[in-house]
Amino acid sequence: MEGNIGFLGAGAMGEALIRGLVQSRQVPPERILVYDIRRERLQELEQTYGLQAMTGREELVRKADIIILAVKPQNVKEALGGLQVGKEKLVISIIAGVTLARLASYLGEVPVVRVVPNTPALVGEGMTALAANKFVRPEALEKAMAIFCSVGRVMVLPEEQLNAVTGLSGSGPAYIYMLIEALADGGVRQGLTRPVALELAAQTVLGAARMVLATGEHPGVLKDKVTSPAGTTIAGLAVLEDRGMRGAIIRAVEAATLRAESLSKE
Ligand SMILES: NC(=O)C1=CN([C@@H]2O[C@H](COP(=O)(O)OP(=O)(O)OC[C@H]3O[C@@H](n4cnc5c(N)ncnc54)[C@H](OP(=O)(O)O)[C@@H]3O)[C@@H](O)[C@H]2O)C=CC1
Ligand SMILES: O=C(O)[C@@H]1CCC=N1
Repeated sequence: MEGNIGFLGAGAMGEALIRGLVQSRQVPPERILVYDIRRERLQELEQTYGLQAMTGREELVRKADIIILAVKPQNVKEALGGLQVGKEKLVISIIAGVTLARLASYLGEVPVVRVVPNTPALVGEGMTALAANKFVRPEALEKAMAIFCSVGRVMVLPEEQLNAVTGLSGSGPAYIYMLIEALADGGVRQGLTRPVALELAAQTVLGAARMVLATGEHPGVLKDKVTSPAGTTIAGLAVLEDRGMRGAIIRAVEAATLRAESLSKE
């Protein structure tokens, strides 16, 4: 990948992308530039990855060809207010809920791609959806896609769908960690040691996800193949139906999507 990639803000998600990019070997660390308001954070990232720490957002914007906005939605105004970004640059925003229109109100008529990544990018298993504004040329969209392809899967979607994506795959890893933790607790409750229970739980989630993606079969069909008549699985599934697992997850995605919508207005 050509050019310098700059991160404005580098917390949990910024670092997941940085680590994923460095590990993918698509971008040498010296071409990753970072500015974060927290000095100690910058030093930590510089030491860990050998990237270049910037003295301020102006230096970052001057030296980077692609600028990834990775501050919290609540910090958008202070991070972008009065910032001059040339039309030859490509801006990529990972800020949840913040629309292309709102970004344009700070940045003007520059190419911006709005992206919803997730933290498994850190291990090359990210899921990213993106939407571009009208100033993004096809080659620039390709570049944005290449960045996120190097850390996982990518899809281009209409911007109106990105809040729902945030509620599903953006926040989704947290739901799944909770599921893994609960599965492991269940195993511990039945007498397994914690490390054994955690490994069983995590590999089971990974295996099930791989089955869905690799076979293309409906998850209901795959579920039926696990479920023997009068067997163990149906005994477990009946409890999950009783306790409303599906409804709880549907409502979780709904609540997170609504929260993404409201973040744009903060
Ligand atoms: N975490 C995730 O899984 C995902 C996050 N996102 C989005 O990514 C963005 C970053 O999230 P996340 O990494 O979790 O958040 P973090 O709070 O971990 O990271 C943001 C970083 O930006 C710093 N910062 C704040 N203001 C400024 C500023 N004006 N200039 C430069 N740096 C600044 C923060 O410092 P300080 O802590 O002092 O404020 C912090 O170090 C958010 O907008 C979020 O919605 C999207 C998808 C998934
Ligand atoms: O919790 C959040 O707001 C961010 C956006 C998606 C995942 N983390």
